[in-house]
Amino acid sequence: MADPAVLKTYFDTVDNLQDYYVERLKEAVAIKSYELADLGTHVMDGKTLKLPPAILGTYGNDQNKKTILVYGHYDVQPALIEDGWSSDPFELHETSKHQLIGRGASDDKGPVIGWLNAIEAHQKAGIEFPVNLKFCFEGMEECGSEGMDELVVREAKRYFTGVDAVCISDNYWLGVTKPCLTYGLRGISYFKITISGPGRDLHSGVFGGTVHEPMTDLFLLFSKLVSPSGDILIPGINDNVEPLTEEENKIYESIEFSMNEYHDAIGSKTTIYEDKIKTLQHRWRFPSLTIHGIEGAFSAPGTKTVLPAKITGKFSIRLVPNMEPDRINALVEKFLTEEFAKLGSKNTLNVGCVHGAKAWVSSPNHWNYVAAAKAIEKVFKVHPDYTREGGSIPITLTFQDALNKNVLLLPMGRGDDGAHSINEKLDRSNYIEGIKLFGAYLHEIAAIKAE
Ligand SMILES: NCC(=O)N[C@@H](Cc1c[nH]cn1)C(=O)O
Ligand SMILES: [Zn+2]
Ligand SMILES: [Zn+2]
Repeated sequence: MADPAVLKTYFDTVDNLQDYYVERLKEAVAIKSYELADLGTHVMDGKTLKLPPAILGTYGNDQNKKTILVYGHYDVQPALIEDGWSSDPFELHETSKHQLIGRGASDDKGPVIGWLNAIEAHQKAGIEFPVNLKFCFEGMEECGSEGMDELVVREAKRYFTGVDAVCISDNYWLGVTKPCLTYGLRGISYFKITISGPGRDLHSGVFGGTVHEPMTDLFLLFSKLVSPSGDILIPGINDNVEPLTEEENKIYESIEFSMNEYHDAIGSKTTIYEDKIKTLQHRWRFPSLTIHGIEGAFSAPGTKTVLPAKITGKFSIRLVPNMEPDRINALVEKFLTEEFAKLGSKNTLNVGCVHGAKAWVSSPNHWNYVAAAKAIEKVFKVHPDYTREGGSIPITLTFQDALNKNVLLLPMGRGDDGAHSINEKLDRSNYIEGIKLFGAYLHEIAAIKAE
């Protein structure tokens, strides 16, 4: 067990520094990190773009201590005030309810800065740091971690040598009150469908009714992908999904999860399922298909009577264990090609997967999880729930496989933080208690080693 007196000194120091830490997060949020570009290149939409750098760092090199690799990402989802934000998304501000609102506050700048704050609090408190840390902070996570697999595989026996376990803080509590440890993620296959016809955008009054319209074709294809109740309609997609067992069903019963809180996080009661078990299962262990948007379509206010000439529809499928991205991609491309042929349109279809990642499931009995559970008990005075996550962090499985080490997901934010949405927030208490949690987790790891 970690020394309670050391933890108390650390916790008190974090409490004393909390306003300073909020200011630091403010500086991080102000960086529009979907615009950063630096090392390496990748090809997107036929253009060669520079990749932002991954930041690798080391803190401590004591052979008698365990080495923990901490991963996070400094890139964020795009955000514009016109999307409906109540204030500038890149100016962190605190509400009267002590919510820190700003793009990336929860996903993932709060946790990334949180690790750095945990180190600094040790320095300021004069406490010996309990482990060696290695950092890996990337800037492409929100675009499928382009370039990262190669980096991790290449550095597995170089920079990452000596790593004993991995910790990622890039997800959320299941609800709004209880911390959790997360041992599974869904994977993702992200697709673009481009349909082109006329050589330029046209006047719909002059040309409408006389040309095959790309938008009409796209909507017909979109309508074939998924039913309103979430069933994926592409043949073969569900073939490899593991059937539910009685035993597995029981796991979900004990998990603390409120449909009311879930409705609050969604902002409506429009859930497909009424009960928690089905909702959790469809979030964690069944695939889902989401249509994200259309590039090239008219979307501004007003009544422009344009006939768009070329449009790109975007959708993704969240994958579960046993679903191989290559097989899924082949099924999707075949299905869409056949369905498009049935339309009898003279337009041109181009369909492809832009990035993919497999699902990940870990072993929550490992000492990495045991240490984190003890730390949660110290900071929050509760035993955590063990959860899976519906989102994807593509690099997780790569760390597990390339380093052959256990990976833990240790979330800082709450289930209603609104990641990827407008008014993303991180509660001040989650930020500050999260910094305590990170430090306590590292102390519990050191204590397990000494036991
Ligand atoms: N916090 C994790 C997260 O938001 N991950 C993204 C990853 C992704 C993959 N392709 C595009 N983004 C997610 O949407 O799950
Ligand atoms: Zn993230
Ligand atoms: Zn994200």
